[in-house]
Amino acid sequence: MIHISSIRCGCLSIPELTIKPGLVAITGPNGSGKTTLLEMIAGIQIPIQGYIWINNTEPRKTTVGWVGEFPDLNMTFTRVMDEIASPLRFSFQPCRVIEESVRELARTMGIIHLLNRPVRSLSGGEKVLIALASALITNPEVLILDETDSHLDSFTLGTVDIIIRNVGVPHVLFATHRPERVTSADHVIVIKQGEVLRTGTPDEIYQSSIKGSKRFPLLRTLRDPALWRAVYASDS
Ligand SMILES: Nc1ncnc2c1ncn2[C@@H]1O[C@H](COP(=O)(O)OP(=O)(O)OP(=O)(O)O)[C@@H](O)[C@H]1O
Repeated sequence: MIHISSIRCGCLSIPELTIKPGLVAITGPNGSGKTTLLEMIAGIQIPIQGYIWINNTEPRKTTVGWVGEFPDLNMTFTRVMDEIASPLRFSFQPCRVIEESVRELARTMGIIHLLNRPVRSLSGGEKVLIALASALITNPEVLILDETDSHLDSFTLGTVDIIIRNVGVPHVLFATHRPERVTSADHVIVIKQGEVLRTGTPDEIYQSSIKGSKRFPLLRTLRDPALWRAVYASDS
């Protein structure tokens, strides 16, 4: 469980928020504070006020995997094998253990054929899978995908979804602008102008959006981008 209490950090202000384990979509207009929230949960930013606990532990004492919008910008090594292995190498684990761990994860993710390839020769989608593998190799408690889906086709996205559902990371948080991604989550957090506008399952957010409202009479599906535009535009 992730507990957030009385947080202030940059534009963001959150009095109280509990995030249950599962797949959690964080959505909202540009500049609303999604990345700021994720960076605080990852321990990259420290709030100027309030606290965050991840299973009763501070974020910086928790293992967090992070994949950003342009993951190849953070890739350091020439060979895919070395890129995925790097988090374990930096924690000084034995070479044999590292190699076995990388191969096992690569097999699970269906990317074993890429291990000896130069990183620069990979497609954008393949680079995302390698960044995801680097994030997963440490068995994180929390996996964060910050608009990682922005440039992926639906096939690669489907692969990413299957992987993250199968690897069993307790908390997966992803920031997204894509309605079909929001609806695939267990829970949704809608942020607007630095505040949490709504939380709930996709269906709860849909129901509360259409309930008693004449503004949504034609919206019949959670996947309708117009619904999410209207949610972003609403004040409550
Ligand atoms: N290091 C920083 N210094 C000053 N302001 C910042 C910093 N980082 C973010 N901000 C501001 O905080 C606000 C929220 O930014 P954030 O990146 O969290 O939004 P976002 O919801 O992730 O946006 P987007 O969907 O465009 O990626 C923005 O107005 C941004 O300019």
